[in-house]
Amino acid sequence: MSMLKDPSSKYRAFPTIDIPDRTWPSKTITAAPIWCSSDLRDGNQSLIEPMDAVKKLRFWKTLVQVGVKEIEASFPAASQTDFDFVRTLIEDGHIPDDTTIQVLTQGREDLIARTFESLRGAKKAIVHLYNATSPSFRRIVFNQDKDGIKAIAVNAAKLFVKYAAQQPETEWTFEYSPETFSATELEFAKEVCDAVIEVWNPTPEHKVILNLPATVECATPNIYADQIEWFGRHINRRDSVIISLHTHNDRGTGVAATELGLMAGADRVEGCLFGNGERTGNVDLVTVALNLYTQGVDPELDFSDIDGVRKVVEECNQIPVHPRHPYVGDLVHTAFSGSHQDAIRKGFAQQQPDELWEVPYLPIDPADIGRSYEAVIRVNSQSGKGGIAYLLEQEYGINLPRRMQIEFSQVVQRETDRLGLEMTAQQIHALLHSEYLQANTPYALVSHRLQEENGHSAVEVEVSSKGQGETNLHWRGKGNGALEALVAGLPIPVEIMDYNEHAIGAGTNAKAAAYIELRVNGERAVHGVGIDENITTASFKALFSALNRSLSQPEAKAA
Ligand SMILES: CC(=O)SCCNC(=O)CCNC(=O)[C@H](O)C(C)(C)COP(=O)(O)OP(=O)(O)OC[C@H]1O[C@@H](n2cnc3c(N)ncnc32)[C@H](O)[C@@H]1OP(=O)(O)O
Ligand SMILES: CC(C)C(=O)C(=O)O
Repeated sequence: MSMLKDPSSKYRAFPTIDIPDRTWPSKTITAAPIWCSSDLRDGNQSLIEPMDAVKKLRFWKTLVQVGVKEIEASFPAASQTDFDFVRTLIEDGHIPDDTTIQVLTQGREDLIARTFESLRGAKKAIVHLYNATSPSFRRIVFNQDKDGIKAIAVNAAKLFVKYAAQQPETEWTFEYSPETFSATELEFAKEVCDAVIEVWNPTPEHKVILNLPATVECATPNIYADQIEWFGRHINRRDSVIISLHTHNDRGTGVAATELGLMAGADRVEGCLFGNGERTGNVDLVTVALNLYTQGVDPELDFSDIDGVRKVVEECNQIPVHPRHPYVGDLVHTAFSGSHQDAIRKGFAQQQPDELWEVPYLPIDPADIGRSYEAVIRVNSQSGKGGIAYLLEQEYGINLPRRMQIEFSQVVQRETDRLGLEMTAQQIHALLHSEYLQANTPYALVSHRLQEENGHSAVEVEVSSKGQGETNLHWRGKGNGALEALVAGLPIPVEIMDYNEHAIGAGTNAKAAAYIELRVNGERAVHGVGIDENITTASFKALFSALNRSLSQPEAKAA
């Protein structure tokens, strides 16, 4: 418990950046950035149990499959596992020609030497140097002034040149991160970066990467965007520099900061799949990529089997992806609430395959990321008729008429309230059966005979009555059509309010479904359903279903 009256007085607002002619707010992102996955380094270092070699290789292969072309594979000087993993990738030929391995090191010579050693024999590699530059890190961690911090970077940069020269068979790219960039005075960040690139001497043909981390996210994303725009305008040799973003999610705005940073002119994004990483995680590369996709920009990463990617990531990280995680969470292509279900069902019905995606509540077509429509709609006590109707239609070919949807949704609602659980399509179908298709008391239809002549029908039905013991009754009636004849033969006054029928399936397995809305004894109209190979039988069953349901309801008068 804080001793301060107002604990918020421990903190202060992040200062704004003086850049009144900022251009990023009116920019849009029109092309995919260079992607770099830091899962096997930043992600891995944050795990309770870091990945072993088998998991790392599985993860690496997944990243390659997804199409990430720059992959930070390890911090080779940190551990034998990390060092050996780099060796395995190189010696066993796991690095495709279009993919570049990246590794990270501090600016200490022993670590740099070991880092270059790990890369011996690589065709090409990115070696990534970092040291923190912000005032608090200068004071707390390094106990150095600005010159001391710059000297760490410059000396290490020189060592990079020296060790790289000893392995000329490799095509080297150098990357420098002023760690804690977003908390560093912009002029000083530029000063250190300018000094580093002075040593590395990049050209437009052979650029260096300057990676500008929000190591700890400490301001709103617009501030980060201002910092990136300012940096891009002021850094020396901009045409020889790739500006890279590396955001974390401490304030929950890593994706926003990255997107605004791209609008502010950055070329490259480092992050982790589904946002793994220290504390609240690195920026989620998948979300940034699929956000581009939903804006009509090809992200150049393949998430067409997003669940397959998630499985690998979850098993390697041993951290589950949250069910509400953008795009990939178990629940994100699911609608429980009634009005959402209704809108989604209508959207699917109207969506044309080659037209712009417009299904309400679904920012992306689930099929584009390997998800199926069946999982889209789920039913619980918040659900309405739309979702129920959709599931019956998709799973069982049962197309409930609109008014019956309303009635049946109340039946489902009672059941979900009773269970307190979600209902599957199978359970809903079983409920439809027990409520409508097994509604055979007090009168069960045993058989019927139908004669039709000149548009006139004569019907005789045999009915088993459970009213006073089990007796078999015979009812006869005539009318213009089978149903009218049956109604005429009933000893109870009924009125058909609505009737619908359709086929379920096709060919020899096809069945007929009939739906009737019936008013019995002048009471409230209720629905009945009949399903049979024969359409007349289906319609008779539907009528008996409605009759029995009406007579079984407390307010209905006995016949
Ligand atoms: C934001 C990030 O994610 S940065 C990456 C962080 N990742 C990791 O640290 C994971 C791997 N790291 C490790 O396993 C270890 O830190 C090692 C093996 C690299 C080094 O371990 P150690 O030698 O015990 O040193 P440690 O990391 O504690 O650093 C302590 C010293 O390095 C200095 N140092 C820290 N960072 C840097 C740097 N980037 N460049 C140069 N020196 C540095 C510190 O000032 C400190 O110096 P001091 O001992 O004189 O006070
Ligand atoms: C090493 C740097 C890029 C880092 O991981 C960070 O600042 O978060």
